[in-house]
Amino acid sequence: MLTWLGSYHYLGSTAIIMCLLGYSTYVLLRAGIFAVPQIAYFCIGAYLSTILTVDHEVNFYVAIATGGLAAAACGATLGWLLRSVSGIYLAIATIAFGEVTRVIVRNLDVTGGPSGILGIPRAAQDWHLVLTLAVVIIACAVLAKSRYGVAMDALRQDQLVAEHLGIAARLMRIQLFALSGLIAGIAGGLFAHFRGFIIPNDFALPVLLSVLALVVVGGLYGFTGPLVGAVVVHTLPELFADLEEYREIMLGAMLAIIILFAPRGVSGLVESLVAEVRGRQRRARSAAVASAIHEPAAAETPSGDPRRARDDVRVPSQQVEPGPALAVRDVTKRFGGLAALSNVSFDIRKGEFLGLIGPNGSGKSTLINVVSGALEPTSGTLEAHGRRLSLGRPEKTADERIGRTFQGIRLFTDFTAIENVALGAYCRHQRWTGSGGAGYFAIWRREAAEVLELVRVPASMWSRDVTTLPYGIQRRIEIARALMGHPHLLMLDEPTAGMAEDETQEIFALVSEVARERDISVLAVEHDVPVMRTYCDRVVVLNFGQLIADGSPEVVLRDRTVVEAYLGQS
Ligand SMILES: Nc1ncnc2c1ncn2[C@@H]1O[C@H](COP(=O)(O)OP(=O)(O)OP(=O)(O)O)[C@@H](O)[C@H]1O
Repeated sequence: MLTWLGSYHYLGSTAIIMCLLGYSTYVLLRAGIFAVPQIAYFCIGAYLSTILTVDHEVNFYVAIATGGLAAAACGATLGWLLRSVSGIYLAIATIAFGEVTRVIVRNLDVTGGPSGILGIPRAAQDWHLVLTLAVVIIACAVLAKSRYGVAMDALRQDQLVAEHLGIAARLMRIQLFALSGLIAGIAGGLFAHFRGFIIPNDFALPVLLSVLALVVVGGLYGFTGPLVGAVVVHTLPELFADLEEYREIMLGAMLAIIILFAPRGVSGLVESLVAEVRGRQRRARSAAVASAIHEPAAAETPSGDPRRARDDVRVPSQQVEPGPALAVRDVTKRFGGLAALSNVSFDIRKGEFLGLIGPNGSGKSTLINVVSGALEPTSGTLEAHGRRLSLGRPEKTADERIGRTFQGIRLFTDFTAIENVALGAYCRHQRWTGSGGAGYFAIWRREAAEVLELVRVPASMWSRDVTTLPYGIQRRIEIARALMGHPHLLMLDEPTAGMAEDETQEIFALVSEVARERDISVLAVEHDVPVMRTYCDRVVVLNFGQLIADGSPEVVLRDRTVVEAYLGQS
């Protein structure tokens, strides 16, 4: 009986340690960072805390915290060093880091070489493990609902768009590497002081594979994933303990089935079933929000204060100063030997609707990308209302209230229509977490609904998966998302590409009306000449990266050079 209890106790404790390592992996994967340095952090936490308690008689809690913080510092450094590495290269680099760490501890005297360290005081009690896991799970749950968690989801889906909404991807990456290090480092310390000995092989590749299996089985992106994964991976095989020799086969089969039939893991599968059941309720709620936006705002804001959501805005960037909405000065952008833009200079006045035209490949999208920070110009400067714009930093451009849409539709496919729009307010929102636990989307739902109404997206579509919505509606949602950032300048890169003529007219009429009402300057790339004539105050023309005309639509569209370059002789 005692042996039986002892083996289950050991199994449970191991499952908790593995679960902690699962959460260390989850915080990176949720943000789309495919890095696996957890075993190295685990190793650093285990050895450092052990050396502190065994060799220096440091207090157990201090040693565990020091191990965790050292692993976090190591994580932040690694995140910074690997800031421009992604995908498979990032995975390989971090696996290599884990192996190098193991080889180092195997060859040092202070770590006991290949035989490791024995006789570690078994100071880690069951309640230490359970409490640590509970704290990590609660922290991950809070994070998932918060502005930060929403930013992680956005980064995973489309880093470029996320950055254009004000999400500082590079900084977040370093923070998440550090958080991952902290969790795994503490897990390492607890492991060493629970088991009583450690050897270098405790930190070898098979352990990492077990952690990854746990995360894949549980679900990659839900905060319950590692917990569910630990329960499934560590307890299910025990139910078939009599079939000991088939255990590994069963585990492999379970992994294969989950990857094939539930790529988002068990928790993802449960979530989608629940979402399916709730589908009707959500649609009904959308309709309720649609009617509620005509009622006094106090009824919906979390605090009851109608201005509360809008009070969360960042102030400095909001103050509109004199000067043009955008001043482009001698901007050149080279791709190797090709000059996509050559010394382009022009202004956009406050409240002006500026059309940007030119033949295919003339540099229109490059110009918008340079202004938004997606591309860094080779030379030249940009100013908005007299302030220099940071070059090649889209998150800073978003802070300056310059919104944009993209040539191809780029909506976040894991978010509903209203959530996509609510994310547009990211650059205006300062809070670390949601208001009163309500979460980011709850704060911005009302305003997102208003903007969706403004761009005439039917309420029945607000809570739908964006990929199932008609093309024209997706375009409107992109415009709504840009409007949520309260832009001073809105840049639209072919916003009506592929749309019928009447819908094109409708979109431009709408943008023009909203821009006038909200005093927004607009820079729009469009190929439809009658539309440009109707809605633009001014038109600039690019040809082979050079500005060849700038003036009123009537004058520019009759200009001989423009006619020859863009409209054709006839
Ligand atoms: N990332 C890149 N790397 C190399 N060349 C590029 C890159 N982006 C654009 N170019 C080149 O720069 C030139 C301008 O491209 P750009 O997309 O800005 O033109 P455009 O006027 O927007 O064209 P279209 O109307 O077809 O969208 C083209 O010759 C294009 O091939």
